[in-house]
Amino acid sequence: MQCALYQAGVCRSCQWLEKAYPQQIADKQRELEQLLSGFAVESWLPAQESGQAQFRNKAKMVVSGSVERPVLGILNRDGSTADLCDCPLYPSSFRPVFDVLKTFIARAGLTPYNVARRRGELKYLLLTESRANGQMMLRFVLRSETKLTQLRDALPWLCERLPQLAVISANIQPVHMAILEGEREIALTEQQTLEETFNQVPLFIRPRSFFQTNPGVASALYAAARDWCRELPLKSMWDLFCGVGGFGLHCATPEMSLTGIEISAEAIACAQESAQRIGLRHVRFEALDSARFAASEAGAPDLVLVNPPRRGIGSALCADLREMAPPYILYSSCNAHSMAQDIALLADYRVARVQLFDMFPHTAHYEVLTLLVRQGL
Ligand SMILES: C[S@@+](CC[C@H](N)C(=O)[O-])C[C@H]1O[C@@H](n2cnc3c(N)ncnc32)[C@H](O)[C@@H]1O
Ligand code: SF4
Repeated sequence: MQCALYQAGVCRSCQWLEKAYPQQIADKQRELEQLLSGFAVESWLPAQESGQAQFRNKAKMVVSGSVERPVLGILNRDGSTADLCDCPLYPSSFRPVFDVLKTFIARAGLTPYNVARRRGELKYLLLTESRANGQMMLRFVLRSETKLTQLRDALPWLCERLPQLAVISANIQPVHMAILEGEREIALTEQQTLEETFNQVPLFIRPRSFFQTNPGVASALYAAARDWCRELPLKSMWDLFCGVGGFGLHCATPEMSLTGIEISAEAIACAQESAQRIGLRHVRFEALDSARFAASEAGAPDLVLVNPPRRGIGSALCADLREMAPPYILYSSCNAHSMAQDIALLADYRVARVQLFDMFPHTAHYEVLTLLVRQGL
């Protein structure tokens, strides 16, 4: 893929951009095979490739420059900034939205936050698009509530020009840099949920819930998990680190019982909405810590699906899973290093099937789905 911003040295975020795409896949596959070389993997499925451009559904733009001429893009370590509105990873529908937003920032007087001087109000713009219906969610990350009235007063102008902005909110992030968003989210539109559909399964996105950023590959990942589950004799499953419920909602049949556990209450609300829409009856989604939940449960389901953050599931949850001994564990990971460490702790399981999903093209990162089966089954 060609990126003029990369070639001009403006953005180097995609470290593997100069590597041909088939080579990227081969290198990721080789690393994954090396990381799992200590286990007897029974079946390797071919890697699921991604579209090479326009595959993202989300932009996280640092806002810099001046109120009259805002820059939407990145802030480099040396303090310089770069406009990334033409980043080829975004769908073509994003560029016209960025253009209107630049004018809006000036009209509403939302002074970009200046990191060096610690002054200004607007830190980031977060834009997410539903591939199913083209609706978008826009979040303004502000240093404080100082400009909130100005923002509200100017919004009708924005909504008239960009009716696709179905969900708008302001996030208050008073901390200097470091973290992207704060605890306080202020709704600016009545609608606060974006509807997405993967493989005919309705999914919902709210401002503070995690959602996969590569919808094409995420759909393929959920579909693979569903297909693998259909081959197994399952009556019950847990979906740990479930986010908005994508895995569990794909894998559970109406007859099965599904328990989804996730730390974010916003994401759990999305998962509950989906379950209701689909008409699943034996479902429980709860906002809890996954390890604490597992430690407090007496019995294990037929299958435990885990999809943790980069750190993996950790030794405490591994120890609990080992003790509970569910027949099957389906592990979806965005960090094969931590997944390999966790699998080493799950010594009573054999590695039945592994597949790489190229969720993050042009970088060294990837997702991997692994089916573990209890020894003796
Ligand atoms: C990689 S995301 C996966 C989300 C979801 N499975 C999906 O497919 O979109 C990891 C999720 O784990 C959640 N999480 C982080 N720490 C957690 C914890 N201790 N207990 C439960 N969920 C946690 C995050 O909020 C995030 O939604
Ligand atoms: S993030 Fe976008 S602009 Fe930056 S190198 Fe990658 S494709 Fe180019």
